[in-house]
Amino acid sequence: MGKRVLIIGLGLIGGSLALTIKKEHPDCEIVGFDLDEKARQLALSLQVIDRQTDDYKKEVASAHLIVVATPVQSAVSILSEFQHLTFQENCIVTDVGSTKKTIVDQGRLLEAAGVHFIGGHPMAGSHKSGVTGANERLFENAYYLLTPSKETSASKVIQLQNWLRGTGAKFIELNPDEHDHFVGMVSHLPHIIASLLVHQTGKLGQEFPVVSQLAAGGFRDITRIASASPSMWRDILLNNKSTLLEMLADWNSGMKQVEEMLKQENGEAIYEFFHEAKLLRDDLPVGKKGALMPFNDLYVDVPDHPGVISDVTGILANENISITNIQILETREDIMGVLRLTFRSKEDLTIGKGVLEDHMYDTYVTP
Ligand SMILES: NC(=O)C1=CN([C@@H]2O[C@H](COP(=O)(O)OP(=O)(O)OC[C@H]3O[C@@H](n4cnc5c(N)ncnc54)[C@H](O)[C@@H]3O)[C@@H](O)[C@H]2O)C=CC1
Ligand SMILES: O=C(O)C(=O)Cc1ccc(O)cc1
Repeated sequence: MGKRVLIIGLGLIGGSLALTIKKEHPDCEIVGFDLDEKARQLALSLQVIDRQTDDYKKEVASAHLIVVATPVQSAVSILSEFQHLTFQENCIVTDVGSTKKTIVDQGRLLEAAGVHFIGGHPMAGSHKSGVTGANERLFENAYYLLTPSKETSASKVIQLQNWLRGTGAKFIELNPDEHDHFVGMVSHLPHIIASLLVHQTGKLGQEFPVVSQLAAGGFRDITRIASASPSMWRDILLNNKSTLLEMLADWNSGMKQVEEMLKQENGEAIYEFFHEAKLLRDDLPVGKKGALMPFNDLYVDVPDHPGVISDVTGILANENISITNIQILETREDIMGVLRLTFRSKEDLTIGKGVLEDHMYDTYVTP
């Protein structure tokens, strides 16, 4: 048996990392702990882990890599518990939390005990939670943010990247403040906005049920993230409080400006508002890896008849092109309109686009 990896928190991210680590390091033993016994049993029966434990403290001393993959607040508590435990000399501890400052502050306290703590955040995931959604390809093409401290040796960062190379992600180093600022902007603030939009629509929908039926297409697209785990997002907000308060103040003042333009029926200013946003949005690095568009997405217009999805996937399979995700975007609830296919690479996307067009499908890559 090779090295031992301990994963604490066997949900979507912990489970997916367990699978990617095992794929690249088949000789290692993956030991899993979760507060929820059912999650532990499920992870074992799905072969996401090799062995489960109901006491992670007993396992820490023999682990070469420890991944804390719980919601952020629990991660801070677990790292605080770690201060009282004994570790292997060269053990690397990392986490996957969506915020970094509070976790890294706690993690750094372990350095005195000789533990190498490197904060981590894979910038890919889903609104789904739990180990049943675990997928060894979840992180392919995504950014994986690492927040080593100045004292962390480069060799430890490389060792961690080596453990995680099966993710197929691109590693980027940031300091924890930068991390929380940037990710606050592209992920945390949008999450609040999406959820508030759902609330506001829900209120109207209670009075007029037809509103919920109308809320398809674009509305569903931009509010998908509001279906994510509430406890996970509660922790994220509480751990990025000051950044988000500043961003919310900016947001409120921006909304006030829009309100003023409208009150004054200032068509020119309203046009400029949308025009500038369009230019900025169109200029985003489409198709490149990023938080907003982390994948290589191709949109395919599909007619409403049975078997069309297997036709599309069959055409791609014949060319040996794998897709990492397929989603039906409903323009109307009862009519299938567009398929969003996510490819592993830009090259696969280009070939896939070509073969689908050869079969008379209309395809496009969004701006
Ligand atoms: N869901 C996503 O898309 C992404 C989530 N993250 C971060 O990854 C972390 C985990 O998120 P998910 O896997 O999505 O959540 P999840 O809800 O799928 O899994 C979390 C697991 O942690 C367990 N847990 C909670 N407290 C625990 C404790 N004290 N000790 C042991 N286990 C505990 C839960 O029982 C659950 O099984 C969070 O910190 C989140 O911010 C990062 C990137 C993407
Ligand atoms: O579902 C999505 O699009 C996400 O954006 C998932 C996600 C959630 C939290 C993160 O910290 C990173 C990624």
